[in-house]
Amino acid sequence: MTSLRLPLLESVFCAVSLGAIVLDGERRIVLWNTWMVRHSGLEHEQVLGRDFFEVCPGLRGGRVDAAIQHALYNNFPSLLSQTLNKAPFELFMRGERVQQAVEITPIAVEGAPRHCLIQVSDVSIAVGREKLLREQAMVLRSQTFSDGLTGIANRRHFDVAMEKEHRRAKRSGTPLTLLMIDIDHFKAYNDHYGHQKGDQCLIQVAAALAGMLKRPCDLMARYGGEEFAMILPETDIDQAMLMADAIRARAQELAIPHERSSDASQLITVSIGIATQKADAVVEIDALIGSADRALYQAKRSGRNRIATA
Ligand SMILES: Nc1nc2c(ncn2[C@@H]2O[C@H](COP(=O)(O)OP(=O)(O)OP(=O)(O)O)[C@@H](O)[C@H]2O)c(=O)[nH]1
Repeated sequence: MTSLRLPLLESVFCAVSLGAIVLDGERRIVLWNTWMVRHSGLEHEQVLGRDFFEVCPGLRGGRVDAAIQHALYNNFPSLLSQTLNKAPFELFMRGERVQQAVEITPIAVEGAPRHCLIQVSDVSIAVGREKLLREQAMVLRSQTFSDGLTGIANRRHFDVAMEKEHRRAKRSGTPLTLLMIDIDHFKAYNDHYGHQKGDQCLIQVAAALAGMLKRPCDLMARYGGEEFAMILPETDIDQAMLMADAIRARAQELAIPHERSSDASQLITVSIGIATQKADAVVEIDALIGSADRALYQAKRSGRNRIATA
């Protein structure tokens, strides 16, 4: 029975679908199972009896090395986290490197120095699933913060960014500008050209104006229907006027025909309201938005295609 048991154990050892290696006290390879042969390309006779680090030189001095020492000399088991040690062994499956979880366990051997067992499990599927979940989470996050029609930041994103920039301006004692930008006579545009053309117009204007922003802290958001909001941190009123002027010109440059516009050019135009919080006079966010809104209303009342300040 005992004589049968050893070959049986060896067959089991070779049949398991994970990598199994046994090292003796001198770190020589005593066992190297079939799974390891299959995925490393190294046959039993190429590895048995050889120093482990001659066979796997890339592992010398790393975490696997330290874990082997712990097992052999301190009788201490280790589980190498797959996040920190993505794929220490050079193992491949269908041309792809196998993602691995590695466990190193000390083994007491009667009449001989302690051995250790290295188990390598394939966690590629779990890693792939995790990657997919992370990517999906990123897509969902970006959808939560972007406007479905124009692809620029949505109102929720605007609210979050506004809070952040308002806090930053207060902390750093820098000015903060908010522009409210509204397409002129857009109801007439929709009525004349149809809702689909209206959508295209919104997409075109949003892309052109958002493309004018150069700094990562600047944000252009769709605030509502045909109204956009631009947050410009560290921007004083003079710089804000220059920006607003460039935006007004850019909208006209798009040369989107608008026959029903009362403007002489009969092109799509925008009106802009500016509110700037001075470095030394912090106001509440609602008050800043209210000021920009009132300025926008003023720009509309005084003829549209123009800029007004709060
Ligand atoms: N096509 C399209 N139209 C939209 C969308 N959101 C809002 N609108 C339209 O935008 C128009 C806004 O009209 P008003 O608020 O009356 O303003 P206006 O006609 O632009 O007039 P002024 O702002 O005073 O120049 C409405 O007709 C809305 O239906 C959208 O996503 N797509």
